[in-house]
Amino acid sequence: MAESVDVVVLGMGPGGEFLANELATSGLTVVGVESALLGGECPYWGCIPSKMMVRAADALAEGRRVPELAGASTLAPDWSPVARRVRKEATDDWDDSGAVRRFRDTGGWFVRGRGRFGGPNRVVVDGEDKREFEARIGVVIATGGVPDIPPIPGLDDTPYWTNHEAIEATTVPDSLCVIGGGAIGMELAQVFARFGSEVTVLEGSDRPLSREEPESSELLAGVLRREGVAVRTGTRAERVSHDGRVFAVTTGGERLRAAELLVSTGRRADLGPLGVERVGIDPDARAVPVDGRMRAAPGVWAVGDVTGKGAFTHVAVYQAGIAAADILGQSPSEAEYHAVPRVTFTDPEVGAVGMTEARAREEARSVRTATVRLPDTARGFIHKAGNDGFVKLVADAEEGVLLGATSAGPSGGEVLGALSVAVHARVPTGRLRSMMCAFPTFHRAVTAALDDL
Ligand SMILES: Cc1cc2nc3c(=O)[nH]c(=O)nc-3n(C[C@H](O)[C@H](O)[C@H](O)COP(=O)(O)OP(=O)(O)OC[C@H]3O[C@@H](n4cnc5c(N)ncnc54)[C@H](O)[C@@H]3O)c2cc1C
Ligand SMILES: NC(=O)c1ccc[n+]([C@@H]2O[C@H](COP(=O)([O-])OP(=O)(O)OC[C@H]3O[C@@H](n4cnc5c(N)ncnc54)[C@H](O)[C@@H]3O)[C@@H](O)[C@H]2O)c1
Repeated sequence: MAESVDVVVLGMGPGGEFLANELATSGLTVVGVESALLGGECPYWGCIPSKMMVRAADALAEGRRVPELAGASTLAPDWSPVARRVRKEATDDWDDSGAVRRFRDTGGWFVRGRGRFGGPNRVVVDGEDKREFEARIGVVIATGGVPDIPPIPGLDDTPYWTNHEAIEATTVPDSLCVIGGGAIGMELAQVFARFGSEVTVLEGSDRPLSREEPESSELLAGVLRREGVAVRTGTRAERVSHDGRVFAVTTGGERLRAAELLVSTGRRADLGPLGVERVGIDPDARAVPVDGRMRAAPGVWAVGDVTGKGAFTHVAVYQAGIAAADILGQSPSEAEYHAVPRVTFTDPEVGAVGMTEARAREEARSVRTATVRLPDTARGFIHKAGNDGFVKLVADAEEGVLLGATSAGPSGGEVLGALSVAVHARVPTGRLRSMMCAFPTFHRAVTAALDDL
């Protein structure tokens, strides 16, 4: 017998959790269904623990910069405080009871198990007990994604790492091979290398961070190589094996050996097990198509990574806010994606917002760009060690607005804030040029780039 509720949320990652909390707080009867941990990837195996690792690795890098700036330094890198912090402060040893309690305190019903559509407005949960819900208002798909593992011969028979095992690592491997030089691969490659691992990155395309500006790829590949990471581009693993102790990765006739192998080749939605065909959604689609209010089908909304609009926590939470307002009948503004910000938290951080130059040119806009290198600015000169970076602006010359921007460098993600405002609000570049930027800050490079435009 189906239990009657207002809304069922499938998947309680950042998108589902935010949405379910909003609805429950507003007085709706909401069921949050989660097969793993309430909170999803971000707090347990993603953003938060990985950025704690980055923070620790950056502290080591700053220590190594002391001789160039402030005398001598002796470092003894130790992973145990990092592993401890990931357990104690980030994940509570992968225990979500606090998050479950907070959700229940809002009046939400939490059900642990794997949910699927039993039909329109109907959800079946396979958990400890099988439960069935009839949703009076509708169902929200917020199931995120799964690692998109390439079909490399031999790989499935090995104990390779995804982000889960990398985040759970209690020791630093002597050597690490990373397949995929995207955000996960580049952040974690630098982290483990700074803690002493011998790291090789195999990136299939001709540059790492291939969705960002080529200048960002070049900068990051250069910095990582300088730090001793072997960044190989246009390189794919042809075969992988594991002899019980080490991995062997065959690429271009060569056999690389590594103590651990991290596969970070992207993530994809996994719609098949959700029974979405029962509500008219293609189970083989790469993402759930949504309109501006996150509606995917009558009585069905989708938010977060599963929508394919940018696999970032801030996108998931932004969409969840819109879907919640729509479900509550508040007529929200439609979602906009012209100014999606993203930051790869390497050192230098690579922040970007809106379109890349290539994307803008594809749209046949009258594109003008300007780039300023941080070492050529006053703040970069002062900063000296670790000052790699640049600001790049992509403008529509006819409309006189910025279409996109990149801010790479120390605190590149923070400098991005001003550029995000400019792209989001379509601030005229003439007006931006009349803005004062404090001297000597990194964000003053924006003024110099605007002058160049
Ligand atoms: C290593 C790493 C670092 C990252 N760093 C950042 C960062 O710095 N900044 C940033 O913005 N983003 C970052 N991300 C991306 C971010 O984690 C995701 O964009 C975000 O978690 C997406 O939220 P979501 O709610 O869409 O999905 P998820 O967080 O994936 O949550 C979906 C939940 O649904 C559950 N689920 C799936 N199917 C079912 C089912 N059938 N029934 C019940 N439950 C189900 C899953 O168990 C999961 O808990 C990072 C990701 C990784 C892997
Ligand atoms: N700082 C952040 O915001 C952050 C950090 C980590 C992850 N994330 C999110 O998580 C998602 C997943 O991260 P990711 O790094 O796994 O994916 P990604 O899509 O960012 O990068 C995957 C990389 O793997 C490469 N690749 C694919 N198949 C390959 C193969 N067979 N051999 C070699 N290279 C191959 C791709 O060319 C690409 O460069 C990202 O889309 C990102 O949005 C965000």
